[in-house]
Amino acid sequence: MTAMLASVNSLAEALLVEAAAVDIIDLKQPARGALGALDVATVADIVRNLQPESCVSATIGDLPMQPELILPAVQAMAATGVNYVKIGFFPGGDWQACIDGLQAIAARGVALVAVLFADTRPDFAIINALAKAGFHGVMLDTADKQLGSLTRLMTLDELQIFVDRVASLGLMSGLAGSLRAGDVAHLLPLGPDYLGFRGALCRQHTRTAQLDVTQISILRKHWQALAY
Ligand SMILES: O=C[C@H](O)COP(=O)(O)O
Repeated sequence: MTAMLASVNSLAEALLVEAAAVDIIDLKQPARGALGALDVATVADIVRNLQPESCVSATIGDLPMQPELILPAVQAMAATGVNYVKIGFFPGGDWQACIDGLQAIAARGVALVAVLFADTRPDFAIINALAKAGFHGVMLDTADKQLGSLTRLMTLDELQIFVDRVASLGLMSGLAGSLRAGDVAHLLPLGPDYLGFRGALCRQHTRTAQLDVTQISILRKHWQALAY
């Protein structure tokens, strides 16, 4: 079963998607970038106000891949009590030094999810290094939201290779990136652990606008009709 992730930027939105029984409540501030972060205090407050059984992830922001920036941000976000901390692997910086530092954090029981960006054409060989470092999951998203859906940036064959490689290493796989209802039928057969959405759930499909409960139910109904 593929789960549904919805990105939200406030307690009100988080409660809305919790009530809609979305599987993963992803805390981020889209106005601050592809993986824009909410303040740690806001995240902690949202976590405190959700049901303990709700599954919550949070991003650390669009940070350069420098261990001195990434590691403290991950530690601070992990301390809020979220289930998963998502780290965007943007081009440049020192990926290996970050992965080495994150390995120690993962060893302390923090579930880390690496986010690779399809529009930056990441080398999927990095997935092996992430598995070795104890990451919990890897997802593909898009950095430049003007470029359209993930399915326009990678072929379904490429996405299948990604999902299969992540699964073969025992990690959780996720797909996102300006996904719309019409993408769901193409992506579910690939067998990802979850599909992630923000823009599709907002008014006028604008990811920085407010979440719209009607859009959530439209997407849900479409998904259910596919019987996956
Ligand atoms: O983690 C998922 C993202 O928030 C997806 O956002 P998007 O659908 O606006 O690209």
